[in-house]
Amino acid sequence: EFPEGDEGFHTYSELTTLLENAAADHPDITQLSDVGSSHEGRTIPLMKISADAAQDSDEPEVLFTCNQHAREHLTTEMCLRIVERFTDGYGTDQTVTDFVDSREIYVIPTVNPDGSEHDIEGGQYQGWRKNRQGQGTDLNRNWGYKWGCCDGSSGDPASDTYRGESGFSAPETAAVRDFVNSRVVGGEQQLEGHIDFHTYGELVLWPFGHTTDDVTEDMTEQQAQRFQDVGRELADSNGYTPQQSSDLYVTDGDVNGWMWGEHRILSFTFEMYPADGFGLDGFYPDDEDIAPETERNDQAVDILLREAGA
Ligand SMILES: CC(C)C[C@H](NS(N)(=O)=O)C(=O)O
Ligand SMILES: [Zn+2]
Repeated sequence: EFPEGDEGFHTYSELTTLLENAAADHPDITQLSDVGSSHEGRTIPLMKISADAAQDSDEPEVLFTCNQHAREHLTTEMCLRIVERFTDGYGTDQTVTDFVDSREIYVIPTVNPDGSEHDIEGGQYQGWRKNRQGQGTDLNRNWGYKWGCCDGSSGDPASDTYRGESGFSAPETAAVRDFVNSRVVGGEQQLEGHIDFHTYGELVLWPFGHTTDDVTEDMTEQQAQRFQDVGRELADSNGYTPQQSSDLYVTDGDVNGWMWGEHRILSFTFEMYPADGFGLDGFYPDDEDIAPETERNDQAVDILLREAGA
């Protein structure tokens, strides 16, 4: 359970119930399924939001992933905000209605349910980051693009940035990989945009993380320019700071690298509220901060949905 005073955050069972209720309340525009299970056997839910959700329409697709890192609970609330806004707002909010009618929106509110549940064990925050395999794998170092290439992760199982024993050795990253791979239809990846939500630091980050080069064998100058242009527009909308991921620090095996490197999906990381300088406390904002700090990204979500159709 969450500590007293932080009941506004959703536990795994509470988020599961919220998703089931949203699907029941909006059967035509939602499809609730899963991408697989975690190491400890928890289902990793996948919510699809789109008009005629049961059909695979020929519309641009977008993915939002949250809670790769266990203690970053505000990100789970960010994904639940997207679910609620695009279901409850359908038919009344014109922007929401237009996107639900013209896009296929996929939301994974927790990629790391085991870690997230461990972090709140006994109603005390554990400061936990990784999954619960052995001493834990840092899921955001376990993706199979440039895995362990560039001193952007650790090979020490005790480290908080332990990359795992191989790319996708964690069942959680493997499950999301399998879902994204399954969206290659007729040889073409249907997903065009992705945001992976993290806390904290109030940053908009784009690939690559494994190198400080803007241009690589997998990123042309024009593509790098587009990331910068869209990244800056996203950051203008929420007041975060835009930068290439490696400008923060070098990472390898991160999700953005794989989404772009493997599938050319316009993939960003958002580091949410608070800004910086709070140490471990920065991962545990008050639940009064949930509404303002998730709604703060509504416009950015719309920008990404727009870009997916560009
Ligand atoms: C996406 C990278 C560059 C930043 C991220 N920071 S976090 N959310 O772990 O503090 C991470 O280290 O995975
Ligand atoms: Zn994180």
